[in-house]
Amino acid sequence: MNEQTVAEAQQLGKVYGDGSAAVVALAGVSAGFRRGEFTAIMGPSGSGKSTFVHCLAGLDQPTTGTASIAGTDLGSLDDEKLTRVRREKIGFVFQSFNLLPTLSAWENIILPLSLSGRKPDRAWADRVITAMGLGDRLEHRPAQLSGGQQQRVACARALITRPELIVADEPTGNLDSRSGAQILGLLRRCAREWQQTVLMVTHDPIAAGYADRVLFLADGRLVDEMHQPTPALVLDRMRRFEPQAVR
Ligand SMILES: Nc1ncnc2c1ncn2[C@@H]1O[C@H](COP(=O)(O)OP(=O)(O)OP(=O)(O)O)[C@@H](O)[C@H]1O
Repeated sequence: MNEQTVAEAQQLGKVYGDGSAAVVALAGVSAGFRRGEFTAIMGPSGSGKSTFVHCLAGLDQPTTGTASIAGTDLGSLDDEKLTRVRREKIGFVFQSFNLLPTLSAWENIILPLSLSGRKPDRAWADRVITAMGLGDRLEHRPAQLSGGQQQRVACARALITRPELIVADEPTGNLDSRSGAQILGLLRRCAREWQQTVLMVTHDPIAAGYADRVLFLADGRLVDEMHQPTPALVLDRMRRFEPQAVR
C-alpha cells in the first residue's frame, strides 16, 4: 500500500451460510483506491458489489482476505475501534437515504459528530451545506424534504467528519435524473476538489460516467477495469459481459 492508497482490498472473500446453503458472494477481490479517486463498481445483480463495498468499509466481515483503510487492517480492530474508524474515516450514502425522521436536517447532518460527543467545525459545515444547497432547509425534517434534498442531507452527513473515504451504494437509485445528476456532481466534487476517495456502487452507465474509473464484478470476481469511462463505453462493456444483466 503506498501513501496515496486510502482503501485496499486484498483477496477479499465472503461466503454467506454454510454446507449446501453456502453462497460465495466474493471470491477473492483485490483492488486499491487512491486519494481523490472516484471509482464506480458495476456488475450484474448478485455479482457481489454491495458485499464488496460493505466488507471494504467494515460494515460486514469478510470470510477471507483483508480490508484496510488508511493503512489499518480492519480485521485487527475490536468492535469499538472499528466503529470509530467507520465513524471518523468513512462517510456512507445509501440508496434509501437512512435519515432519522425525528431529527431536523441539521441534526441529521451533524449526527456522526454528536455520536462521538464532538462539535462541528463551523467553517467546514458551512462549506458542505453551501455545496449541497441546503442553507434554507436546515430546520426541516426529512418528511418535509424532496428525495433529492434528503439525499443531499445524507451526503452532507457523510462529509461532515471530513472522511477520507466516501462509500455510496446506489446513491441515485431512488432519484429522478435531475436530482441524481446533482448528487453525482457533488460526489465528483468531493473527489476533485476535496481529495476524498469515492467508491460508488451503481447499475447506471450514466452515473458511472462521472467516475474516474469503473471496476466490473461478475460472480464475485473482479473481471475488468475501465479508466475515463463514458456512459456509452460502460454500456457496451456491460453488454459484452452479460447481456441479460443490463437493466
Ligand atoms: N446476508 C446474506 N445472506 C445470504 N446471501 C447473501 C447475503 N447478502 C448477499 N447475499 C448473496 O451474495 C451474492 C452477492 O450479493 P450482493 O448484494 O453483494 O450483490 P450485488 O452485486 O450488490 O447485487 P444487486 O446489484 O442486486 O444489489 C448474491 O448471490 C446474494 O444473494
